[in-house]
Amino acid sequence: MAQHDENVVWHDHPVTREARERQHGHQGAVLWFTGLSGSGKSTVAGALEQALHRLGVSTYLLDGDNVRHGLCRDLGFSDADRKENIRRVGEVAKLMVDAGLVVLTAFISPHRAERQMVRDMLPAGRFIEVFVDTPLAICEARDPKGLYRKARAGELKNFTGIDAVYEAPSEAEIHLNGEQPVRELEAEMLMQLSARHIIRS
Ligand SMILES: Nc1ncnc2c1ncn2[C@@H]1O[C@H](COP(=O)(O)OS(=O)(=O)O)[C@@H](OP(=O)(O)O)[C@H]1O
Ligand SMILES: Nc1ncnc2c1ncn2[C@@H]1O[C@H](COP(=O)(O)OP(=O)(O)O)[C@@H](O)[C@H]1O
Repeated sequence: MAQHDENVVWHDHPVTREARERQHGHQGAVLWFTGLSGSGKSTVAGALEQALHRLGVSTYLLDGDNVRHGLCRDLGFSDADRKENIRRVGEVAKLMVDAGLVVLTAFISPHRAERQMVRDMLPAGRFIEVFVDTPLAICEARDPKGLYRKARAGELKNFTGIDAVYEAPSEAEIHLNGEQPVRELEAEMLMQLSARHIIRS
């Protein structure tokens, strides 16, 4: 891939992130949901976004399945493609945090190195890793899209948790037990966000 051109120079703009955050009435941050397919990332992030929206928080939800229909439609599930997927999403999330939004992302993001790469892109404290910790057996029993069944039958290769790795976070800021009811997980997230002064209590 082409590296950036040394003749391309960064511009600082007069309206800063701090000014935009004051206008929104809250900080910008990324809530980076990670977990196996079927762990509940989209469900919990979706419920939380609705709750935040009702509270007047400016949000945006970036979801793996949706992003792969557009921004990342050229990417598959090799390690290199997953890395590029997460890099692009990280850059988009970074811009949205600069715009003062609370960004929720729901990507498997199976590799520690890529999650660290996104953490390193963002200002300190603005990347909040949320591990949706649901055992593989539960995800496989849920199997809402029938993908585990296909992976077990050998019809789908490189499927996370079956024949592709998932590196669980060891120091996620927030560790959710994905077997708890969605309402409880949503309440826990709201509590954590107010404790971290992302939203007002
Ligand atoms: N091989 C393979 N492995 C894992 N997942 C697969 C695969 N093929 C398709 N899918 C579907 O794609 C969704 C995961 O996309 P992501 O962009 O989140 O993946 S990654 O972060 O780049 O690893 C994932 O969605 P979720 O179930 O919502 O996680 C699957 O529906
Ligand atoms: N906490 C939960 N308890 C029970 N079922 C859940 C929970 N979270 C999600 N589900 C269900 O599990 C399935 C997978 O959830 P989803 O949010 O699509 O996972 P992911 O985005 O991680 O692939 C869906 O059918 C959803 O309704």
